[in-house]
Amino acid sequence: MAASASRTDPEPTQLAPAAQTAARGPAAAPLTGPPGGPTIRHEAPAIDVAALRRVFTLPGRRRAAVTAVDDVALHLQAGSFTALVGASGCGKSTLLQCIAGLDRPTSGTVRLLGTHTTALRPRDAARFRADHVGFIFQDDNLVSALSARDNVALPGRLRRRPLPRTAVDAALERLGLTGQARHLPHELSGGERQRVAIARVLASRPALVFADEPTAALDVAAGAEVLDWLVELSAMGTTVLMVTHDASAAARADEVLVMGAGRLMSEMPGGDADAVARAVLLTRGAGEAR
Ligand SMILES: Nc1ncnc2c1ncn2[C@@H]1O[C@H](COP(=O)(O)OP(=O)(O)OP(=O)(O)O)[C@@H](O)[C@H]1O
Repeated sequence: MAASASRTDPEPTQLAPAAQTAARGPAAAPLTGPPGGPTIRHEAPAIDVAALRRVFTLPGRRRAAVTAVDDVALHLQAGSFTALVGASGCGKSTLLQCIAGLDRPTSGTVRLLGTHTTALRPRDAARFRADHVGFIFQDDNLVSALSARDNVALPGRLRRRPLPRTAVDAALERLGLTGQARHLPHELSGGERQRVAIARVLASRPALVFADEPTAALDVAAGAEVLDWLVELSAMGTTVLMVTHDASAAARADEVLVMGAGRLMSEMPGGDADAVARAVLLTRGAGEAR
């Protein structure tokens, strides 16, 4: 795992405002790649972000601009599981979306697996995401017209390299979804839909997984199961970045980054939900993104 601080020291470390850098120590280069496909070794930081800013302007209201992400730098090693926490409106989802390539930052750079993704043309960025990135969101994870099995197989279609049927079936089985393989998303419970999203990641083995509030719509048991899988995915070499407002969920990560007013304010090891909750409270003075 890639945590730079000891698990026995749960107190947050204040980040120097000028640096705003969460650095991870070296981690063994994990092995990832589609089942049966070539093995890929990732030596560069899996996620490398520099001077990232995202300013939202409303048409005709330039004075009302909101700086949702303000000069963020971040270096996450392959195979790390990192949680991003902070008060509502502080910019967590915007940061995740900019890093994942679902939103375009106003300035700054993102390198994923050594590729300067913020410099890619939209078509190349979409191809990069199809090849290397998995998403697990609070909802809207699945294509509503596709069965659970076809949703799990979807990354192969997007990559134009179909996943082996055995890999799809094995992932469904591991998530306890064999009996629901032909169900459409609306025929599944919320927990089952999240498990399909996880089965999709398991079958396609992207190097990076971005999760935004993956447990928010679930009961405690189903949420704990999703977190167990995120821990397991990172143990298999997948780099996981998760946004959550839930201190207990964040504490399951190796490392917790605390955001306030668009900036990274502190970092701390996972493991202690109370310490995470206290660290978020300390950012309250910083308020929402400005
Ligand atoms: N498309 C948009 N247009 C204008 N402002 C936006 C847009 N998206 C987000 N914002 C603003 O950017 C700021 C950060 O929003 P963001 O959703 O990233 O926060 P968050 O920390 O994820 O919040 P929450 O925990 O409540 O989901 C907020 O002030 C929000 O109103």
